[in-house]
Amino acid sequence: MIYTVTLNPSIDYIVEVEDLKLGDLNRMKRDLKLPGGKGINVSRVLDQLGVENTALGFLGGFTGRYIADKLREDSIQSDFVFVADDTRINIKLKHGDETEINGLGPVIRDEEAQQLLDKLSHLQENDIVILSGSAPPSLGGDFYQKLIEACGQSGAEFVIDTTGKALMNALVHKPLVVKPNHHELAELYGVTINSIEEIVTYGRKLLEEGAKHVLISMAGEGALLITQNNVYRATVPSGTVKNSVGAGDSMIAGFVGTLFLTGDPIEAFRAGVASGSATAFSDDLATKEEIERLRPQVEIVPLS
Ligand SMILES: Nc1ncnc2c1ncn2[C@@H]1O[C@H](COP(=O)(O)OP(=O)(O)OP(=O)(O)O)[C@@H](O)[C@H]1O
Ligand SMILES: O=P(O)(O)OC[C@@]1(O)O[C@H](CO)[C@@H](O)[C@@H]1O
Repeated sequence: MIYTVTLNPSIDYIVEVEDLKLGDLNRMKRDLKLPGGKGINVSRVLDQLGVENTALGFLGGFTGRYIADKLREDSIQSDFVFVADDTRINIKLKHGDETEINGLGPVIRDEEAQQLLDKLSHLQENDIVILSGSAPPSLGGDFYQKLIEACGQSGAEFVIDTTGKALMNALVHKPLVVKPNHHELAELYGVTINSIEEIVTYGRKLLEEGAKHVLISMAGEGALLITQNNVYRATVPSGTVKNSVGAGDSMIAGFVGTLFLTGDPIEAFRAGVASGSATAFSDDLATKEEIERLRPQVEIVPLS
């Protein structure tokens, strides 16, 4: 079974305005509310791909109930810990450009945090746990470490999609997949990256430090897969970008879901890129139909 963990879910409130005027009244041209948070997005795309999974994490208040209802309506399995405080609302403002304002998230009490750890004590050896997104500040910086230790105790694999120290500290525990984009990769090592060769150099460092598969996404410029033996580059299909929110999460869903089903990293890479692009070309997340339409357009070539 695949589990996703979203420590800090959100209602993504997508607001479109014709021409943003700061310090003035703006009227919305269009708005849309979506259940969000990185792990929840991964669960929704896994579901489209027909990969059984359960979404875990913290939900609270009226916003948390909204997300739980939406997931139930779409028959997405979930087993959240319900907390006293409200789940955040993240604003995604489309005004020609995309501006995002993400909330801090609710206060998570110690006993609520423990309830999530208890859920992970039932993991089994061939389970995969996908840990995605930011943690609410009240959880403390080491909460991902506790989750990773819980995975380790049962022999389950884990995937981690976060940034900074939490990601670097996870590497020694051998994550199945990490997926920084090329900007995040440069930030992780405190460098400026100017070429594909440099991306490969720093991507390989993540592998040397413990990751089993390194995916580097480069938005419309394609993606790289770095494994112990090879480096592959994928082209992305062409299309009109409608929404890049959740493109990275969709890529993780496509990659991990396909790796889980087939054990084939190249097919997983193809599915990951197709799923990311299918989301980029849609208002909401990728649908099965759009992923299948794009899958044959993804070309993969070995670089070494
Ligand atoms: N302009 C684009 N054209 C085609 N595909 C795209 C485009 N932007 C994103 N994608 C698809 O989505 C994948 C992930 O994109 P990106 O590199 O933007 O990840 P990310 O920064 O983690 O995304 P986000 O944080 O917005 O979810 C890409 O590998 C690609 O498949
Ligand atoms: O604040 P975080 O946890 O880093 O990111 C949260 C978020 O921006 O990520 C998802 C897209 O990847 C959105 O659904 C959500 O609003």
